[in-house]
This record gives sequence, structure tokens and C-alpha cells, in this order.
Amino acid sequence: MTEQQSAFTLTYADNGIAWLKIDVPNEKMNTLQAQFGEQVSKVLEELKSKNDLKGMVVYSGKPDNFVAGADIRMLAACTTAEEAASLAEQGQKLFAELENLPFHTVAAIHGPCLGGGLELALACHSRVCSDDDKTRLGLPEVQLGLLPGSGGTQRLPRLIGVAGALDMILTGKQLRAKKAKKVGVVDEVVPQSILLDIAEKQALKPKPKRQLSLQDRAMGGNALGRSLVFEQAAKKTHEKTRGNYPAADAILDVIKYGLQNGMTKGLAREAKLFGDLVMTSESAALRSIFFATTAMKKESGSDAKPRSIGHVGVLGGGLMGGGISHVTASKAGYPVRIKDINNDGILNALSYNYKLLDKKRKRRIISKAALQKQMLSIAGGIDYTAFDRMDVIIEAVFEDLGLKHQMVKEIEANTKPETIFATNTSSLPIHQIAEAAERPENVVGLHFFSPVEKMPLVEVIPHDGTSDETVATVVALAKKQGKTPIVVGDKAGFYVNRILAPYMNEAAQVLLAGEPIEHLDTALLDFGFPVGPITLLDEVGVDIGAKIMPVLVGELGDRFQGPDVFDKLLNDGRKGRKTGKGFYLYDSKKKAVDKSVYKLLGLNPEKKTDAEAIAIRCTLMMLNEAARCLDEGVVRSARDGDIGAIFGIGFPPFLGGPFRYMDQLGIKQVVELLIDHADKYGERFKPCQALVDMAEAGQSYYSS
Ligand SMILES: C[C@H](O)CC(=O)SCCNC(=O)CCNC(=O)[C@H](O)C(C)(C)COP(=O)(O)OP(=O)(O)OC[C@H]1O[C@@H](n2cnc3c(N)ncnc32)[C@H](O)[C@@H]1OP(=O)(O)O
Repeated sequence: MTEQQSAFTLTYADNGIAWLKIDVPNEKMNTLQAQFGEQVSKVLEELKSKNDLKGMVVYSGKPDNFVAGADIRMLAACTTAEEAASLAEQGQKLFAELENLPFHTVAAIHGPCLGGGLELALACHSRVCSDDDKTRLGLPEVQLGLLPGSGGTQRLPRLIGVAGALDMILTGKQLRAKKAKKVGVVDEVVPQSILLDIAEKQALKPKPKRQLSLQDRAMGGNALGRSLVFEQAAKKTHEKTRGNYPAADAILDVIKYGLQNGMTKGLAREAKLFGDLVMTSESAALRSIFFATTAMKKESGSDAKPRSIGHVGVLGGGLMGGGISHVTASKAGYPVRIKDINNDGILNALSYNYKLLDKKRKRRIISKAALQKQMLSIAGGIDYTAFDRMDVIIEAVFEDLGLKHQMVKEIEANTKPETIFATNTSSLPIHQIAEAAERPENVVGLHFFSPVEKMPLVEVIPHDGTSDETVATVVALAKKQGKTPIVVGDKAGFYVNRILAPYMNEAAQVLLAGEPIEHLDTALLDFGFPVGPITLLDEVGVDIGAKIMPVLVGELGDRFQGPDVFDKLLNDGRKGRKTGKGFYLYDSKKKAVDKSVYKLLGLNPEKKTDAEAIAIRCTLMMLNEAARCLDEGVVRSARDGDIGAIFGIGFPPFLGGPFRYMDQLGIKQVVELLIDHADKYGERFKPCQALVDMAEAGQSYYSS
């Protein structure tokens, strides 16, 4: 290999400093690949042979990233646990040699420094990072169903203490520069312009001695303190994972083992468990989410080019309008003008924005000046002033077709001919909204989920007459807002609500069969959903469910007919959390079921069915409907269907989404389960034709 093709280049300065540049050829992102082992070994051999070096700076040749970790494609290609473990061992060995160099090694970090990238930096004696917003440090392996396999589970606790390391490794959180300095992951934070100079200055200083952090001394440095920290972390982790994520248990195990038995044994265990985890179905599913979202970042939703956007208008200053204006102004960086029918709506949206920004300011993510600047980019009023400048309007008014028609007309009258009208409807067909338009090619659905600033998914819904350019423009806008957009068909419920509704209806059936509410919710939580269905109904609002159901029944048929409980609940004033009255009590601190709801529904709750059976019963309804959606073209691919369900509903990520889960079960088995449930509970479980055909042909949704 020629010098130019090498990912690692060494140069020497007259002042005794060596410079090790990492620059993977032909890639915009540095990742660590097995094939670099030889190159790094050579570099290390050369460095060991030098006896006149004072120090070394390790830096990236890329403009905006340090190292994003081991190459995930390489891990996914492993066919045995031994193969994966040996990759980890190789990294461990090289990093140990780096750590043992006799002179001061300093990592100069700008941009993402994640996974194996941070493990490399941890093997250096000091770390300096830029204060740039792109700089993020973390060990996100757990999000891929893995543990840090190149020394991270051993070096991080020894550097920042057990509690801090457990927090970082178990959550996979990525720290910004200031926070990384605060917890002790880096030694210095400096502007990017002087990063290399400061790193060089550091490297000229003598190699520092490793010290136990204060936190470690206080909490994890003795056996008793340590076991307490582990106990708490295990409890907290289990509450979240419910035993569905083997990586979390493995992380706890390896860190504890390493602290009890020393670094060498700890590293051996780290590599072994890393190899085992790479082969788990959970890791394969989580890796597939990474590959899917990375691919989706490049897609434009249509063959056309997106139009450029200068200004965005938002109609309606309610909860959704507030959230949409926030992601449009603060995340995408466009000036926003909100229009509402009264000033309270505008004030509401502005105060929503202020609260979100102030939270960031309090956490020192943004400065006061940045907060003020961002607030100034959002304006509002009760008329269409300045709307002639708008390129896209996002409508978030009440779900009423007449009102939406009025909005379309007013917008067409007050904006440019090419202005896009994107409606955030969750239930009304886009083609019906577009009926009022003179320029239906500019009308498109843009369905956000609540709370907008947190939920990662957006459904983009073209109707038959929407232009490709409109689709590409709103897809680009959604990406700038930090969302993952999926383009879905203009049918009732679109994709996410359509697959959610039968699942929720089935949960209601289970409830009416007399299963206790906590039992039902816990069953689905244990299965891996982030909230139970009854809690979700309380959160979303019983009234919202009652409004969407007839639309689905009308357009898609009787299988969407839920049990007849909405009227009883609504007549009793039980709209859910927002009215303080639903299935749960909202005036006590501890979550508890409002038992009077059983009386209202004429139920005598009693646990009769085991949790697993309840979970599969509700989930099967979702799987069957997802299969129908793909068959009807409501989603364009199994991949989009999986990402939509995971990001829109919280479908258990470790199962990889409904389609990957069906593959895992085997389509034949899914069909058999559906038939079995149809026998027990009714026709609504009848497997859709697409699944039956696939089962007969022995097909699956994915090839791997
Ligand atoms: C032994 C070790 O402990 C094991 C590990 O290190 S496992 C890996 C741990 N690291 C990670 O999980 C980080 C994964 N990467 C990311 O989260 C994000 O890419 C990022 C935050 C670094 C950057 O995000 P963003 O700027 O939006 O860029 P993004 O589009 O995602 O990535 C750019 C390119 O880098 C690639 N990339 C980023 N990290 C990668 C990785 N770890 N492996 C392989 N490819 C990676 C992407 O696939 C994409 O490639 P493409 O352009 O050819 O499709």
C-alpha cells in the first residue's frame, strides 16, 4: 500500500512531537476497519523505535469528524462470535500498545468521536476537544446491541469513575464538549482554530499519571460502594430494558468483572462478550436501524430536485404549531411566521418555543444570545402579513375538512403561486383537502407526531396530484427539521395510525375481556413497547381515538371497528390525561389505575391470560395491518414500514420493526398465529392475502 492510501500517517516536527493523522481514504467519515491493523502496527513499531520523541498528537484529517467508531458494516459481516471477538481483541491490543508508548500522547478531537473512536482517544494519555457543536463524545455501542469492545468498558470507569462510566455506556449518550470536560472524559475544551496548537502544547508536557477520579474514590473505589452503584444501575437499567436488551446486562457484567479482576481479565471478557453480542438477533435488528436511517438521509422522496426555501409559515399556534415552529426555526434555521385566529394562539406558540429554548440555555447547550436570536426568528400575527414571502406553509389547525378548505383558499390568495401547502392532518385524506385548491400540485401531507420536538418521524403524504417537486421540497425540509421522513400513501390513517389503531382496538378488547389495566399495559411494556396501550390512549386522548376510528372504519372496513367504549368514557368526561380523568389517576404522584373506570365499563378485573399471550395478540393485529400497508403501497418498502413503526410508535427496536419481526418469526408462523387467533377471537385476525401468499411461497421481507 502506498503512503497516500494509508489511513494513518506519521510526520515529525523539529520540536520532538510526532503527528499521527487518521484519514480513511475515499470516505467522508473515519471509521476503524480490520484492514488497518497492519498499518497501525507499523506506525506503532516505528514510534517505539524512536527515542527522541517528547510526545504525539493524534488527530483527524477529515474536516468535521474524528472517528465514528468501528465500521458497523464490518461487524455486520462477521459470521461467528469468534470472528467478532477477534476484531475486538485486535483493537484492544493496538490500543494497549498506544497507551504504553513512553511519551505523552494527546488526542485532538473535533467532530464525532464515538465508539471505537473514543476508545482510541481513551488509550491516549490526554484528550483535548473543540467546542464546536459537531463535537460529540460517546460510546453508543449499546444502541447497536453491543458493548464497547476495544477497552472502553475498562478504561472509561478507570478514568471518570464507575457511576459516570455506567451512565455513558448503558445509555450510549453522546456528550457535547463542555459536558465531556465536566465528567472528565476530556482534559481541555478549546476553539477549533487552536485545537492542534493546544494539543501540541499538551503533548510537550510530561505524560500525566492516571488518577482515580473523585467520583470513583467516593463511590466506586471500594467494594461496598461499587456494589451499591452496580445494584442501582442494574435496577434502573432493568426498568428500561425489561430484559430485552442483552447488551445492557453484558455491560454491567464486564465492567464489574474488570474492576474485580483487573484490566487484563476485564479486556478478555470484554472481547468475548462483544463477540457474542455481535451475533445476537437484537444487535442485527438494531444495526439494521442504523443502516436504514443512514440510507434514508440520502433519499429525496421523489425524482425531482427540492426547491430552495427561504421562509416558512405555520397556521395555528397550538401544541403542534408550537412544536412545528420550533423545529423549523431552531433546528432547520428558517425564519417562521405563525398565523392564528387570535393573539393567544401566537403567544402560546411563542411561549412554547421560549420554554424549549430556555431549557437548552439552562443546560448550557445554547447561550442567552442564541436564545434571543432564535426567538427573534419566530414572529406571528392574526393576519397574513408577510405571507407573500413564504415558500412553505405548514398547516396545524383543527381537524375539520371545512376549515382546512378555508385555509387552502386563504393561503392561495395570500402567497406566491409556487408556495407549498403542507397539512399536518392526522386523519383527513390529503386529496380531499386538495379539492379546494386551485394549485393541488402544491398540496401535500406532512404529518408530525407529538411532541414534535421529540418524535423523530414525519409522514410525507402526496395525493395523486402532488408534484414531485413538492414532495422533494418537504422531504428536504423535514430532514432539516431533524426528522426522518417516510413517504406514505394517501389512505385513511396513512401508515402509523393505520397500524396503531387495530393494536389499540385489540388492547381494548382484552380490557373488556376483564384483564386488569396494569396487567395489560405491563404485558406490552415487557414485550418492548415504550408505553402500554391504555396509558397511550390516556396520553393521546380518548376523544382523538373516537374521532379517528369512524374514518378508518368508513374507508377501510369493519376490522377497524373497536369495542363500543368511547361513548361511555366520553360521557363520563374521561378524555385522558389532558382532562385529568381517564384510565389512570392524575392527581396522585404514583401511577395508579382509576378503579372507577371498571365500574363504568361493567368490568370485574381479573388476571386470566398470561402477559406474553396478551402482547402477541395485540401485536399480531399490527403486523397483519403493516403487511396490508406494504401490499397496498401505503409504505414503499418493508424498511420504511419498520422505521415508521419504530420511530412513530416505538415498536420494539430490538425486534427491528414489524417486517423484520415477521421475518424473524417466519411468515408461515405469523400466518398460523393469525389463523389461530381468528378462530379464537374473530375474523379481524384473518391473515391478509399478501402474507398467505408469502407463506406459501416461503418468502420473507428481507434477504438478510
Ligand atoms: C469495537 C467498538 O467498540 C465497536 C464500535 O465502535 S461500533 C460503532 C459505534 N459508533 C456508532 O455507533 C456511530 C455511528 N454513526 C453515527 O451515529 C453517525 O453516522 C454520526 C453521528 C457519526 C454522523 O452522523 P451524520 O453526520 O448524520 O452522518 P451519516 O450520514 O450518519 O454518516 C456519514 C457516513 O458515515 C458512515 N458511518 C458513520 N459511522 C459509521 C460507522 N461506525 N460504521 C460504518 N459507517 C459509518 C455512514 O454509513 C455514512 O456513510 P455513507 O455516506 O457512505 O452512507
